[in-house]
Amino acid sequence: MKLMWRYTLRYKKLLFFDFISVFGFILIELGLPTILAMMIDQGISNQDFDYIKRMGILMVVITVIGIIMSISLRYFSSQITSRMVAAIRDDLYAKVQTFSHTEYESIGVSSLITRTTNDAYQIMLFMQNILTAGFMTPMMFGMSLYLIIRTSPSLGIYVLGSLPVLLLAVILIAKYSEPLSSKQQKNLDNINSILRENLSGLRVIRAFVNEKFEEMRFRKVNNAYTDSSKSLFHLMAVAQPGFFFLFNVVMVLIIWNGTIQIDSGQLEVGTLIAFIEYIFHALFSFMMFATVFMMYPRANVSALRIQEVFDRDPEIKDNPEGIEMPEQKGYVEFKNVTFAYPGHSESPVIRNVSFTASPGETVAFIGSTGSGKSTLIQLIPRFYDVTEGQVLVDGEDVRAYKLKDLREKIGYIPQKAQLFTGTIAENMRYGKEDATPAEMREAADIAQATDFISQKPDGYDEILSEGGSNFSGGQKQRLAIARAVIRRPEIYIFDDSFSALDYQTDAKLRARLKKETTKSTVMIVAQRVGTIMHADKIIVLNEGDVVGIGTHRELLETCPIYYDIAASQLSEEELA
Ligand SMILES: Nc1ncnc2c1ncn2[C@@H]1O[C@H](COP(=O)(O)OP(=O)(O)OP(=O)(O)O)[C@@H](O)[C@H]1O
Repeated sequence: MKLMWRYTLRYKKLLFFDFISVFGFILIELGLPTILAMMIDQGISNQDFDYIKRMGILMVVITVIGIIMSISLRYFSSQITSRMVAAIRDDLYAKVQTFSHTEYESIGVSSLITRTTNDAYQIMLFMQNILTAGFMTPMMFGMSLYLIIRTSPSLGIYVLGSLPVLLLAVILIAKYSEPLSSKQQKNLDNINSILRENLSGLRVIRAFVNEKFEEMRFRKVNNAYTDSSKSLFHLMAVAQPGFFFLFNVVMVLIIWNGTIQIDSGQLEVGTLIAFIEYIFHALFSFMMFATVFMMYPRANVSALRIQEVFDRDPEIKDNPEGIEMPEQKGYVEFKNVTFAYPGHSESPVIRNVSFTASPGETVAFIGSTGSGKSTLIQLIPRFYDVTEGQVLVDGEDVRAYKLKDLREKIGYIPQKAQLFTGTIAENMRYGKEDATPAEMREAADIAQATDFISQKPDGYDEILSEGGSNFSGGQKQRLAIARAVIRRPEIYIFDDSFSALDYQTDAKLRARLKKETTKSTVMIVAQRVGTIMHADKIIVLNEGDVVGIGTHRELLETCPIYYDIAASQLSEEELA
């Protein structure tokens, strides 16, 4: 609730108008039956047509004002809630941007999407009700109750008697619906997660003819969601008719006793009509409030899920007081680095690794799959922080820099070329916002992308669909390389980024890169010995340990693991 009010109170002016509209609306709603009672008891009983006419006109005026008030109530409440939910989403997005891989992995990307979309929506729905019915109903109820007691205390007893029963029912329903709501949101997370996986892995599913299996998997989570929703609906389905039943019982008792009182001359007809109207407002506002109250557990679950994201402290913290960038440009040093993934401290995937890389140098990493190559290079842009030891860039610990400054030094090309919806040019400008067409052409040329770009009907304006699915794996890799090259970074990190290229393109690209990166430090992770054999320094990893450092020639003689990898890929002559 705190989160909801914190955001709602940002719009104090709108809230004030919302409040005024509520107040006006109630005055009018309760004013009409009072005037009607006066019209019947004084106008009709005394045959005073002038009085009846005046009261009639007053009722029309009041009704028109009532309509205006109810429209403005809707207007102000929807203004507040839509702005509020937009602000929550913006803040969630900004917060999620500060997360490191650890938070993404522990909360789950699908859950983050549900929290930003559906949970925020649940809050909007609830606040919309609070700002209309939630504000209005307690006031309407209080004022109706006052009018009820004032008009006829003996009949008012029935209303007062029914209240504890209603209150108990509302509390019980809210209590039972809270765990159901929490389950429902978690089930929605699961639906999103399966859906995401299925849609992005459509080709694999089809290739393995696993549509039926996936359908079952989806049906299972969908059914779980349906079951939790059904339980909630059942609860409400029992609650509403129950309330109506009680409501009608009270009404019958009042009309019954009211007619007896009219018969004995204790009550006038108009007063009973007004009285019934007050009771209708009192009980109806109570029921509306109960409905809003019953929505609270669900909104509260959503608010807690959102608050959990806001409260989450990212593992990788920026250093806003980060040091000035030193003069040196692109020196990288690992000093006794050990790293274990968060939650797996007992089994480090990098153990006591030390090496240096200097500008103009190409340092390559090779090793069997899972040996820790990608993990190791991800420590440089601080996607993760070391568990022990230090990673230094230009002589300073990477944790001493502002994250932005550190990452601006680096051109990172991930294992899976991640491109964005938009044109080729827009994707390349991701590396350098103000890149000129000449810079773009040059970067594409270095990345060996010019040929295929020029063959596209729209050239640099060719549109990439979601995830770049209308481009081949090798084309995507080259665009990802061009995106990094365009910023002319001090440190290049290629994480197995040549794997989808044919040997000829791979060789041409590396030759061009070598010429262009004479002042940069180039770090390459590769599976192919051919890709890295000309590197100045090759680091061989085996299950997180460095088992060899040297040039291709040196390692062939000194490192049996490297020799085995090379022997499995190169010819006799190349090995000799
Ligand atoms: N996010 C993660 N959480 C926990 N363990 C992880 C995570 N990512 C990787 N690992 C584990 O860390 C080890 C090293 O993985 P890494 O991706 O660095 O290997 P790699 O040498 O790059 O492999 P490949 O050549 O297959 O890409 C593996 O055992 C892997 O299972």
